[in-house]
Amino acid sequence: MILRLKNQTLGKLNPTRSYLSYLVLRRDSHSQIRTKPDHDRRRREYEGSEKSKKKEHDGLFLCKSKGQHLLTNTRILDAIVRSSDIRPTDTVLEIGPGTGNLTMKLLEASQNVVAVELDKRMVEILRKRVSDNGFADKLTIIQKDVLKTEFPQFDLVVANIPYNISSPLVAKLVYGSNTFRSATLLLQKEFSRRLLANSGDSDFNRLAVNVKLVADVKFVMDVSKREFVPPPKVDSSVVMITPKEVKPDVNVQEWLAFTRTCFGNKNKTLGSMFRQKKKVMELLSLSAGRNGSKVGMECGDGEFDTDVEDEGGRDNVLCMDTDASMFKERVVGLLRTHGFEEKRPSKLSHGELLHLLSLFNQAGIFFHDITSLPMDLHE
Ligand SMILES: C[S@@+](CC[C@H](N)C(=O)[O-])C[C@H]1O[C@@H](n2cnc3c(N)ncnc32)[C@H](O)[C@@H]1O
Repeated sequence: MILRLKNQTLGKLNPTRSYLSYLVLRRDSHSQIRTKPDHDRRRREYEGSEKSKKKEHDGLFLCKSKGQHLLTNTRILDAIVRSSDIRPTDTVLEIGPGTGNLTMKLLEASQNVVAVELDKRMVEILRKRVSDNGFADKLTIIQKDVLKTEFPQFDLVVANIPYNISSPLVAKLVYGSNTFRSATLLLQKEFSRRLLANSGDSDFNRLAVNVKLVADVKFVMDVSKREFVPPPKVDSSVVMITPKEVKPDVNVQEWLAFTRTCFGNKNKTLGSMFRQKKKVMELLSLSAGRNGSKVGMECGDGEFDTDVEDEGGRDNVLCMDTDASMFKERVVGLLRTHGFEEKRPSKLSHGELLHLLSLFNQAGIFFHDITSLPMDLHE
């Protein structure tokens, strides 16, 4: 039975792809994949065989570095689609469709699906599967790295994404230029817990503060690692991210750099964080660059030693020391005057953080290095 179906589905594809196609076909038959003894035994036998090793070596096997863990439980796939609130008129963006287990369900529920997939082998399998099921007209496949893809217009995102790109991908969605209703994403459980943390919680963190500035995040369900083939090392969760209708008027790069500074050690008070010599020197140089001049004022004795070596020798070192010392007093003075010195970043609301950033900027103190571009949310 399986062999016959394999031949039907694979067509001209290399027969050494049999294990992958087995996974595809099991989904098409709408039976729930068995991860229990029978299936596990087949997989172990297959993976242990010379053929499998060769395939893995040739890059034809499911590839962990690309996060190729296929979700195989039909009940869970259905639950994801139900929770994602798809309307029949929607264009759904799917990131990493793989062999199409989720794609088939999305095609049934929506008007169109745009799927972005990096792996050419997956694209071939997906294209054939979708066309065999009469959905070819509804699917657009973009074979590309999603992080380098300019998205066409879409209404919703629904995806089981590769976990190694979770942070830049969520950043691209919530801070990108596309307008969409929501993104229902299957993520590593630990990542989703960090995303769900709220201001005031001890685990409130930079990822959550950045995403929640512009979106709401709702827990949908946990998914065990046993539901994937091959099983990843970690469990997963589904969350729904809904962009806020009204977003704060703030320079995004400045905000991200500010939260990187504040949440560098979220358990320290802001006062002790902004007294650190390294931090002061960093801010001094960024702010001086942005203001087009030095931020400090006069030379004199200072409390910092610096490693700066230039033609001016010791006099310049002293100058830098003094600049830094005066600059530190300005920063800490601002925190003190506005009641932030003894506060911890994880206990501050978005309103308070935005207020603090605007106080800094008004005082000519800036956080963003205009020479660096990458948008990262939590590193
Ligand atoms: C976790 S699998 C999900 C497969 C399928 N959606 C499922 O649920 O069974 C992730 C998929 O994303 C693809 N992928 C990995 N990195 C990618 C990238 N940077 N851009 C687009 N697709 C990527 C992988 O090839 C793989 O097919």
